[in-house]
Amino acid sequence: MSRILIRAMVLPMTGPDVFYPHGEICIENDRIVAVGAEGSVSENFKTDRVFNLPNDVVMPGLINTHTHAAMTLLRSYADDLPLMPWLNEKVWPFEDKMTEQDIYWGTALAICEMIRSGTTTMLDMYASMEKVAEAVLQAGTRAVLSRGLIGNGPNGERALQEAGDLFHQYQGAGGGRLKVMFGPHAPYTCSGEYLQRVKAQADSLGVGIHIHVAETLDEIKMIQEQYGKTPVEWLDELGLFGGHVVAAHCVHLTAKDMDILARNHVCIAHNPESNMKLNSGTAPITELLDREIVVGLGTDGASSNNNLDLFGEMRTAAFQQKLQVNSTALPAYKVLEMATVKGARTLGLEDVGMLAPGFKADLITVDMDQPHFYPRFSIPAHLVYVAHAGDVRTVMVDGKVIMEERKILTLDVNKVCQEAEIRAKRIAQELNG
Ligand SMILES: CSC[C@H]1O[C@@H](n2cnc3c(O)ncnc32)[C@H](O)[C@@H]1O
Ligand SMILES: [Zn+2]
Repeated sequence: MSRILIRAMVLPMTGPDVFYPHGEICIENDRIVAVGAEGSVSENFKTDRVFNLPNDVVMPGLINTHTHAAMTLLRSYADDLPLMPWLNEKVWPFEDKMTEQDIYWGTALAICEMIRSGTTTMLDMYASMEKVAEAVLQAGTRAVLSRGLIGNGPNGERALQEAGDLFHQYQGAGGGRLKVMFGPHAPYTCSGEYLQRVKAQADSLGVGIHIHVAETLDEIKMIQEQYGKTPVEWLDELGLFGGHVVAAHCVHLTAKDMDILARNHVCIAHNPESNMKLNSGTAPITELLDREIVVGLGTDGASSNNNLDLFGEMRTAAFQQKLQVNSTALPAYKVLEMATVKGARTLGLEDVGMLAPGFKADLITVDMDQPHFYPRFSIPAHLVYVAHAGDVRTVMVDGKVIMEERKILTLDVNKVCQEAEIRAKRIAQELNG
């Protein structure tokens, strides 16, 4: 039995008006048992450990709703290209050379970066997902794992088999820290027939679908030429949306598309930095939110971003909508919701994303005793418009401290960086001499 008390400023993300400038959180094993003003809930709480952090904000751990973790090995390898040439000419040839061990170390590197920037949960899509699972289990973080499925190639059948194997081996593993979804890559890399088989298998296992949708104008053109519809209309006609679906990107949507997404309760993973860097476009986030569509925040892979820092992503998400719509669009608290409570809903996780009794103790503390956080007019505004990865002091997942005073306790960061460097350079050498 572990009993931890944290005294800090508490931003529980249970509502825009809830904030405890002097607050406390009681944690028993993996769950939060009480949250309130200091002294109001801890009176009879026997503790093993107390964190006294009066100048830190404690908030839910951030949730990255769309990434390809092992793509850290491609960071700053393939820049300044639009999506299709980037994938075809640079990314896919590199990925063809990646071994299972490369994927393990690339993922471990991603998780180190995520922990150091306050991310406790990710939704990942890649190959060799059992290696991703291994890294997540060692790191002590939480993840939803989706085997990426490219149906229009030689490996479509084997990948679908692996998606099922992944479910049987890892659904609920790590005391529930791992969950599984199916990851058909995109409507332009999977036929309609293949997508329907993926959906049938996902349904038979009771898991959701994670897919790239309407990311670029090239995609819109390809799908229009092939099927005479938008990608969203096409996926709807195939029946892909009748269950839990995370649609990544959704940049180019018609009003009809947005209505289809709303009617089917499709959740969106918004990746503003990747969308900017690949010149994909600006997703209509305010219009999606007006339709009460659940939108989470993602970084995409480190090759199209080029980091996995959700603090930076929150700032970009807000500024991009303000530039595109007007300055009142996407205020700070709404962005924080996307990175926490709405992120959890996007992933179908019911007990993370908020600091409330009964929820998992997945939380971070942010050191606010630094020049860039004074004066303290608005904590949500500081977290979205000012904070950066380096401000995160503590990370806890499932009630276990995995980073303390910025030291990751579960992975050997130096070893991970060295392995990633050697492996990425080996692949680049094989490809380019
Ligand atoms: C089959 S595993 C996943 C696959 O997706 C590729 N990928 C990374 N970023 C994007 C993106 O923004 N759009 C489409 N596909 C992307 C990744 O390189 C893997 O091959
Ligand atoms: Zn992606």
